[in-house]
Amino acid sequence: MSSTHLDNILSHTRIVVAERKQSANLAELERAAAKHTPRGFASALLRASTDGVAVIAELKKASPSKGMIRPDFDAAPLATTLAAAGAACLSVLTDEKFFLGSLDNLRAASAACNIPCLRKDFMVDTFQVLEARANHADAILLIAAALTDGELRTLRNAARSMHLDVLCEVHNEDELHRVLDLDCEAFGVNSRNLKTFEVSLDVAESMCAQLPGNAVRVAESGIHTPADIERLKAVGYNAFLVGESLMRQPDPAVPLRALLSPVVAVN
Ligand SMILES: O=P(O)(O)OC[C@@H](O)[C@@H](O)c1c[nH]c2ccccc12
Repeated sequence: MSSTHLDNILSHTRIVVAERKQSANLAELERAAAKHTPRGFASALLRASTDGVAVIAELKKASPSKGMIRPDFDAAPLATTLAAAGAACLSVLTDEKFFLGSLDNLRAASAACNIPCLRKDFMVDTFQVLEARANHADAILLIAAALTDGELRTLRNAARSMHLDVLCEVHNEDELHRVLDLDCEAFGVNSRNLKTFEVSLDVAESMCAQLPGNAVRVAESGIHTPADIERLKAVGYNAFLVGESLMRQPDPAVPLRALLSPVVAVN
């Protein structure tokens, strides 16, 4: 079998995480983690979705599928702007090689606003969960396609013991069945296939009804217009993860406000 984009990212991630873990000062990380009291990620999404649209605004400088997205990327002012424009939560890429993100960006974004922040990365080791909280994350992402059942459970439990919420991401029904009893605070359907990078909102649309009813349901990727949000809201999503369509604009508050305002019916 030829290796996919996801395989390449994961093999690189395993190497850099092992190196960081090797040279880390665990006591110092634990002290830093203890200083951050996690803000409820899932509860902020639910609150925002009851009287409006809950958007997780993503801070993403570049991606393997799109290349450079925002050359003049500065995490703290972006976080302030997006929170002020009405984002319910932020998602901050911390992968350095493929997304040009960093843990420094996460810390800066989290300090610059008071909405919950997701550490967006390829989590393969419980060490990264400690790192997440030490760098002021409130939630972590777990990608079903990247992890075995055992790894998913181990990382889920590590997040729980650190009081971080989990957004568990799936892309097809096989993955969904593997995570149904994982008891995560939020489940996301990624409309982008991480193996091929193809995007279709049909993926999120068709899978929502099968997500656990007691968790927050998040539609991820490929969301550009208020009509996209209407369509996904209509099938039952509570929240929407949006990156590129915000990051491409000089002032990302402008597209975010458009996504948050109700669609005006024309007929
Ligand atoms: O930029 P978009 O198409 O709005 O997508 C955002 C987000 O869903 C996407 O960045 C993403 C979803 N799952 C991921 C996993 C890893 C890295 C990135 C992602």
